Formats: sequence, C-alpha cells, structure tokens
Amino acid sequence: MGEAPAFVVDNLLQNQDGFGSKSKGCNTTTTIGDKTYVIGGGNDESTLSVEVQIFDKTTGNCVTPIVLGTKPNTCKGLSAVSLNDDRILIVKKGSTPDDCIWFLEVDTRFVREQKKIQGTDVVAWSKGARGYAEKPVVISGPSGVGKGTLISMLMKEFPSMFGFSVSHTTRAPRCMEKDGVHYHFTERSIMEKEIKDGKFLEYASVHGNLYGTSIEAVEVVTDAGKRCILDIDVQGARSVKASSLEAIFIFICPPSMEELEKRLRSRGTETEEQILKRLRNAKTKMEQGHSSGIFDHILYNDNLDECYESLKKLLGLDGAAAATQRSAPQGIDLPTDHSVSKMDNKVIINCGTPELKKASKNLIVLDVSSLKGGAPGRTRGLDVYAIDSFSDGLNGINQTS
Ligand SMILES: Nc1ncnc2c1ncn2[C@@H]1O[C@H](COP(=O)(O)OP(=O)(O)OP(=O)(O)O)[C@@H](O)[C@H]1O
Ligand SMILES: Nc1nc2c(ncn2[C@@H]2O[C@H](COP(=O)(O)O)[C@@H](O)[C@H]2O)c(=O)[nH]1
Repeated sequence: MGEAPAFVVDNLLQNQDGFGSKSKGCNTTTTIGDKTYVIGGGNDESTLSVEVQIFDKTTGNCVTPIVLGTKPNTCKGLSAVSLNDDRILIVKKGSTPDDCIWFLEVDTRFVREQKKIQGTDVVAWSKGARGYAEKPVVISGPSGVGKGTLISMLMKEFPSMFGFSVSHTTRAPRCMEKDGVHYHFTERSIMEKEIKDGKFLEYASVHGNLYGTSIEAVEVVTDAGKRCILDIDVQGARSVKASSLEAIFIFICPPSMEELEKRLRSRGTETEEQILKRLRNAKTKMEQGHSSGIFDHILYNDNLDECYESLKKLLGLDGAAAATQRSAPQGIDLPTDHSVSKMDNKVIINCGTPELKKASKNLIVLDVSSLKGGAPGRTRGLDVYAIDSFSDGLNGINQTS
C-alpha cells in the first residue's frame, strides 16, 4: 500500500469523459465507484507490461491486488473501457488478432468470492474470444469401465469436432503414455502450487494420486473450435458442476463388478495392489454416479459398439450434423493505432488515421451484450463486425483513449 502516484490523481481530476477511462503515457486508468484501476506499466519505450494497481479514493491509498488468471503478454499500449461496473475491457495495441481483447474482472461473482477467500483486493484476467463454445462433455465412471476407450473412438471418428482436455496427474506414466498427450505428468509440489495459484478448474485425489483439469487444458481445446471432452472422476465432475463451466455430464457403468475386474486385469497396467484399490473405489463411485444428481445421462458399457452408438446419439452425432466440419473462431485484426469508446452494449474501436477514416468500414464494433464464461477461463460471446462511421452516422462517438 502507498500514496497514489501523481498521474493517477491527475487523471482522477481530469476524468470527465463519461466512460471512466483515460490513457496517459504507458498506463490507462479506469474509475469504477471509489476505485481507480491503473493498468499498464512501462518496460521500455516500445513495450508495456500489463500490471494492475488500485487507487482507493476513500483511503487515498494505492494497493497492488492479487491478480488471478493468465495475465496478458506485453504490448505496445492499451485502451480500456468499463463494462457494467464489474469488469474492464482492454484492447491491446500491437497484438496478434487472437490476443487483442482482454477483460480485467474487478467485481464479478468470481472476483467477489476470491476477495472473501483471500481477504484482500483481487482482480482477475480473462481473454476475450469470439462466438460461443459448445458445452464440454464430462465423462466419469469407475476405473476400467471403458471411458478412455469410448473417448478414443469419438476422437478418431470426429477429429475436427472433439479435443481432449489433457489433465495433470502426479501418478507415474504407463509405458505407452506420452507427457502432454495423455496427461501432463507432474510433481505433487508443483501441482499443489499451481492449484493454489488458481490455475485449476478442478482437482481431486484419486486412487492415491492427485489429478486435475487446468483451466488452460479446457480453453486451448475450445479456442481451437473443438468441443472439449473431460475424462475425470466423480469428485472432479462435482467441482465442474459447481463451476461456471456449463457442461454435459455422462456417467459410464459396467455391466457388473465382475466384468469391471476382468477389464481392469486384462488391461494389465496396474499392480495387484492398485487393482484392488481401484475396485474398492469403484463401489463408491457407482453409488455416487447414480445418486449424486450430477449426471445428465447414464450409459451402460456392456457391448462396446452399442455403448458407443448411444454416446454418439446423446451428443447429437447420429445425423447429418455429424459431418459438419468445425473451424476455430477467427481473431480480430486491429491496427496498432486505434481508439476505443462505448455506446450501450457496444464497444467501438476506431481504427482510423485521418486517411483511413475516409475509407469505408473504419470502425470495428464489439457487441458485448451476450458475454459468457469469464475469469478464470475465457470470456466468450464477443460479436465483432466492421462498420462505416459515415454511413452509420457514428461520427459523434466520444473517444476515451
Ligand atoms: N465394452 C467393453 N467390453 C470389453 N472390454 C472393454 C469394453 N470397453 C472397454 N474395454 C476394455 O477395458 C479396459 C479398460 O478400458 P479403459 O482403459 O478405456 O477404461 P477407463 O474407464 O478409461 O479406465 P481408467 O479410469 O482406469 O482410466 C481396456 O482394456 C478396454 O479395451
Ligand atoms: N478429478 C479428476 N479426475 C481425473 C482427471 N484425470 C483423470 N481422472 C480420473 O482418474 C481416474 C484414474 O485415471 P488413470 O488414468 O490413472 O486410470 C479415472 O477415473 C479418471 O477419470 C482429472 O483431471 N481430474
């Protein structure tokens, strides 16, 4: 904590543009209620590291908050505009199309919960993404029931449609397993630190090892325009159900405990001790699967092909739609020189040097009326289109930075 830097006070006094944001030098300041968020900070003359400080008008102090989520990389400058008084939309200058729109959440539900947990000021970053993602598919069931087998079949038949969420685990790799493909194999101390840093959507201790789904594991699949599949245990499914991620939850049952044991033994990947532990855990998992209220669908994996057909059917893959090819949503191509303003639920990015302003389609509109998700994952649902300021009569828009 400390006194407010002179430029913050200066900006507070000058801040009368109606949008609550100002740029000065390498920083942008955005005022929401009694707090002014100072975002940015000079690295050198050409790049900017994206740091956050909060000036509290009521105390006259500046605090450095706990910053959650993945922080934006350095950039050549940024513009900011406050949305709904709970988050700040940041447009990075000189960034790649998939990396130019970010959100700093300052008072969303997630941030308010984190403030209670941490007992101090918290803000959280979230990268903006165009369009919506199809609901991820969470698949759970006892060890050896055939979850991995069914997921492999789905990924093989629909490679452009599905992507696997690569979990982290502290268990040792099996002989055919590759790091980064089947799991991110990791040390317990490293994983515990990353869990503490808020990098995981869920985690659980399963059969004596730590397993977890990082936020990034789900987001990279979705960013690629694919539907994410998670193979996680029932505790993990419960955590995902309680999170902001809207998913479909499927529980896979074996035809009998005897058959489950046969499959586990014939897979030959566990020691006798591990097999017995997994079988003991299977009984509890079966009860939870049926009674927890987490799962939308229960499938019996007796005959593999029949179970696979049922899985495809409930994912809507039994008709013509199954043949549809997916492509990743495109980023937004912005010139380095631009300014940002806001009108209702639309953020207007003016891409205009005076010459460019004369050309058509010199404004990019970000429609932020239907945002979904948010920190600690992506903020999705951005609708982006270009318009011509002259023909659309938007010449009088106020500029904020
Ligand atoms: N319907 C089925 N009939 C017979 N064998 C099956 C069937 N489904 C899967 N199997 C076999 O059962 C074994 C366990 O399957 P799989 O590894 O997919 O289980 P899993 O649920 O992913 O287990 P874990 O949770 O331990 O990773 C494999 O050898 C697989 O080939
Ligand atoms: N809660 C989570 N459970 C997970 C995750 N990844 C896998 N799993 C579950 O662990 C068991 C054992 O897996 P195995 O590869 O050692 O056989 C199985 O039930 C998986 O579903 C995770 O990220 N989170």
